[in-house]
Amino acid sequence: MRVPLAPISLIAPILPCCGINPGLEWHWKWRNQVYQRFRSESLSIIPFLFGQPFLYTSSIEVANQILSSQGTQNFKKSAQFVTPVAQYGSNLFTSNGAEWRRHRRIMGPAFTNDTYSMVWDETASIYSEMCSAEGWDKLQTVNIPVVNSLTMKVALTVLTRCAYGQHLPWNMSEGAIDVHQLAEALIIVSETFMERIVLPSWVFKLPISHLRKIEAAYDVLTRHMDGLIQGHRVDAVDKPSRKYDVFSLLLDAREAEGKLSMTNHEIMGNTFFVLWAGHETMSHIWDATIGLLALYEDIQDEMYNEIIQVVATDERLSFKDANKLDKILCCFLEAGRLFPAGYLLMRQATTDTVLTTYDENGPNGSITLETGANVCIDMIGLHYNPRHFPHPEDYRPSRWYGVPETELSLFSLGPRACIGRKFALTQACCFLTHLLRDWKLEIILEKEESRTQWRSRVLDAKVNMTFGVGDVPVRLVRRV
Ligand code: HEM
Repeated sequence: MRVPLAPISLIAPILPCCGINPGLEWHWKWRNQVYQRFRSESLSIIPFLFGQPFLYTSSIEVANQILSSQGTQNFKKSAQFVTPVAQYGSNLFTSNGAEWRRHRRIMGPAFTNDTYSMVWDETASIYSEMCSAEGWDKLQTVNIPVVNSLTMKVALTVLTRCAYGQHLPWNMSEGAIDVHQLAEALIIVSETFMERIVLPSWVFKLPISHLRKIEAAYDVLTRHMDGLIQGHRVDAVDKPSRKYDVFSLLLDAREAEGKLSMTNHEIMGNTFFVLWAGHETMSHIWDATIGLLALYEDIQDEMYNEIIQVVATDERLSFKDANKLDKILCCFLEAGRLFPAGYLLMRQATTDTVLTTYDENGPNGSITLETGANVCIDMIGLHYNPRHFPHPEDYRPSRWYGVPETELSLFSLGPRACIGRKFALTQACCFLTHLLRDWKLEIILEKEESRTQWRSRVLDAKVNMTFGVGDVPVRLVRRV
């Protein structure tokens, strides 16, 4: 494809997606035609005015060659393309080679079964806090105009409790930190990464409301992260036993020396990245899952039956039940396939490399990349590739029955796959199980709207730094 502006550049994404400017939206808008049009599962987009060429692939075999252990030696994350998420400091996501191994070694021990058990318990407790604080306990039917603001709050509260050891209450009037304000700040920061990088810092002090809003969001976030560090110092004296959440390990690394040490800048970088990536991805996929289950009642009924076979309606659900609730998890994975939150995996060749391409009959050719060439795994293209996922537009959780955790493409593959995968799956399973056991989910239709029209209207995606559905309106009807 030859275009004036590279899709991954400063200007193209803010202009509308059209034939001469794919922007970032082409991944979503052209998902069912672009690779077919070029008769290839990998295509290059070459800009002739501005930006850099990229090779995009929707093939899982090509993705595997880039993401495997061998691939990670031939491909790195280019500093230029990870700058937006390195503003607070370099971190696990932005680093390469020995630096990446050091970050992973420091943070890895926080992702254990004990943590996942805590994630389950905290998610269950946040669910019940939410039901009573929102007044649902006394209601038979609840209309939720925008489920997204609730899922965002659930994800952020679980994350702060389990990764940062900070007990944020659901009801913000009880706590010193306003969860809602923090969530808003994270959204603004995430949507304005580019402005922050391109414009000089004094510009944000000008009396222009949009710029002041960005400055205020950065300020809230910086104060929150400073507060975490200060609070942790006090807590470390009061509760020396609490040691193994991500944040405690990061702060321990500040005191350590050699291979297990981290600078203040890196601690801020990791604190920010986990806070941002760990809640936004979750909440986007919950929104899609809730919308899809409300839409497809037969699938929802199947899930409800699975739940009540595992645990009676009035019994407490425990972490031990998680591995008996496979189908629920598959509903989340399938929603994540249709709306993969981390939708661009960008890499740069560190050496001349040949990638083998495939079709339904096996290897069918090769692509030669020179050192410095940019590649991007198009996670939307890959998850809508009919060779990998027949009838890709259909919502079919059963595709994921029995697929091993290491093959869940949603979280990327190989050594750099998501470190928070099990953390995410545990809270997804716990939250959805509680919700579906207590409530039947229904869509809220507009006047004379069909279910198909509802899907096109509501389950359309927004493309930004992450990717997810827009506002999802649903109704909860009490089951028992
Ligand atoms: C459903 C939710 C999630 C999805 C879909 C998701 C997806 C991903 C993907 C695709 C990557 C690889 C990116 C790349 O290589 O370019 C990644 C990396 C990462 N994720 Fe997640 N993630 C989720 C939840 C979480 C959570 C809950 C946490 C933290 C508690 C987390 C922390 C990270 C970190 C730190 C990395 C960088 C890992 C590395 O480079 O070694 N993620 N995630």
